[in-house]
Amino acid sequence: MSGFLAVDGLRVAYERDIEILRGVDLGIEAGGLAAIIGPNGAGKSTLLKAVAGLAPVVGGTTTFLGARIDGLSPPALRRLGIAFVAQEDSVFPEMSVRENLRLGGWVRRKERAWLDRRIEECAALFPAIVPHLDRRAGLLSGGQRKLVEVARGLVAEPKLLLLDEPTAGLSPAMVRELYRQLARLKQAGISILLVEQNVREALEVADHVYVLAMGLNDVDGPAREISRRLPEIVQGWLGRKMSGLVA
Ligand SMILES: Nc1ncnc2c1ncn2[C@@H]1O[C@H](COP(=O)(O)OP(=O)(O)OP(=O)(O)O)[C@@H](O)[C@H]1O
Repeated sequence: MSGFLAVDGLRVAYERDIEILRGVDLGIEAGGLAAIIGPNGAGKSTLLKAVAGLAPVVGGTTTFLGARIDGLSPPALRRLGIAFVAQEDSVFPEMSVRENLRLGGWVRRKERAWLDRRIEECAALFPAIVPHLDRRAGLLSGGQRKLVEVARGLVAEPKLLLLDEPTAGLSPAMVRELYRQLARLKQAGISILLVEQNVREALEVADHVYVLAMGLNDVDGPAREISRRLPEIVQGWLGRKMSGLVA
């Protein structure tokens, strides 16, 4: 497995004796972009949350840059350079967009001049939010708020960005804007692990794709290969659904 991020045999249970992830493996190289796809309820969000320190891990190991990180708190993970953008709307509506972005740089809050500059830089990645920097975030559309959340995740200069269904609810134009930026971030050396329902878009931007089903690895491989095999893979999900194995 990779020396950058390696997940081995990960098991998660929200309730005793009910394992949602039942031994999942995943690796991502420095500067890589990996996508996790799979049917509803497969455990995709749970996998991302577990890496972000937000799900109850009951087994397996996760290493980041060679050190064990399973069991670390979300703030400790942020300090190591792991940013997580949740699927749920997490913008503070009463605060301005700028203040929301400032929260993303909390770990470096004492470097005021740097942080002011960094906020402008991250906002500039998403031109749709620049005119709104000093408006209340609650006044923005759902799509604009999602871009604010991604920008906020980038403020502290993470090494690894975890994105949970970032395109859910976005207009086609915003999906394109987001994916254009993800491709640029990848070129700039940021590693990205994302969960996507928007399978076609994910396959275009990812270099490696993990397919999860029922809390286990189904298949994984280079995006081009998964793209070619997609009809057969989806057929497999449908087959399991028909036989009552998938929710
Ligand atoms: N906090 C929680 N407590 C208990 N069960 C949970 C919790 N979060 C998720 N689950 C359950 O874990 C399973 C996997 O959920 P998860 O959200 O990880 O799947 P997913 O593959 O991301 O699905 P979707 O594509 O529908 O978002 C589901 O059966 C879900 O009901």
